[in-house]
Amino acid sequence: MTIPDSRLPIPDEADGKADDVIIRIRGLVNRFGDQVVHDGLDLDVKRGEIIGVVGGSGTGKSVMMRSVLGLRRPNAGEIEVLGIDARNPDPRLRREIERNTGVLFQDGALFSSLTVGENVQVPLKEYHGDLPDSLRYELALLKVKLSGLPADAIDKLPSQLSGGMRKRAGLARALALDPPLLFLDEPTAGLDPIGAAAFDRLIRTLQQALGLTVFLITHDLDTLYAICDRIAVLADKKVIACAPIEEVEKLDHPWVQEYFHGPRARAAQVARDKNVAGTAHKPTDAQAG
Ligand SMILES: Nc1ncnc2c1ncn2[C@@H]1O[C@H](COP(=O)(O)OP(=O)(O)OP(=O)(O)O)[C@@H](O)[C@H]1O
Repeated sequence: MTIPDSRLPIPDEADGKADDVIIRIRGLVNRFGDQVVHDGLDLDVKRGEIIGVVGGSGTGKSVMMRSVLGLRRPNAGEIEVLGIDARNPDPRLRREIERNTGVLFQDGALFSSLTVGENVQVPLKEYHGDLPDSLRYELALLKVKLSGLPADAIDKLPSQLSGGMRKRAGLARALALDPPLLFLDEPTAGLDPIGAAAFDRLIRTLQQALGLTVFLITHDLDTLYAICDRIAVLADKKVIACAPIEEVEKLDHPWVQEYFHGPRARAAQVARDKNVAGTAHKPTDAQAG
């Protein structure tokens, strides 16, 4: 195989479709003491895509997500989310970003003493405190079902659910406010392969049905091959490529070569190819534990 040695373009400024960009990162710098995590990182996330963010451990995927969410103030650089400066300390702008973003953290981050329904209602109470309790409950139930959980899960505590169901409960809460932008941090980590594949299908189905833009951090090659429109690769303190997987896997970079051409990648490619070939038989119901 011939591997081109030129790096892929990162942002898509050339195409001129500025409105298509829902997250714009320019010149991001993040440092912890002497440790430089990001050094002039650029990335555009386009409206309506699922972007998979990959990179070796410690390359700064979570720090980038935290910077975009305004949970960490970067040392330098510009970040725009839905046209709003994410670093602006104005609480009204911060709320505007929060209201329009749903986040599923790796462990689900559910309140353990609240039922699933109460967890889903937390953002609803914060942003729609004037809604009658019964309507809030109905809205929570809708999100629970949308996330592929049975209706009776709404009254259960997180400890009464399987790992996969807890992820779905976290997803239901992330979707509570109908955000156009969804952040997922390692959504399939800890799930068995069948549960992980079902969760991937659920994300794809919801993204298409609700027109979501999904920013997804993952190490899961199956997820990358199955549902991501583009892959952003973090290495050398920057996004070294952001492109469809077929282009990224050709990149002449040691980490990319090892990651995308090892035995696990080959298995994921085979699974994806089988899936494409068998699309007619593919179940559309994303329900699973
Ligand atoms: N609050 C912090 N204080 C000091 N160092 C931090 C802090 N948060 C992150 N780091 C460091 O920044 C680097 C990037 O961390 P980050 O969690 O973003 O990596 P990652 O790419 O998400 O890794 P992984 O794939 O292992 O989850 C790591 O070296 C980490 O130790």
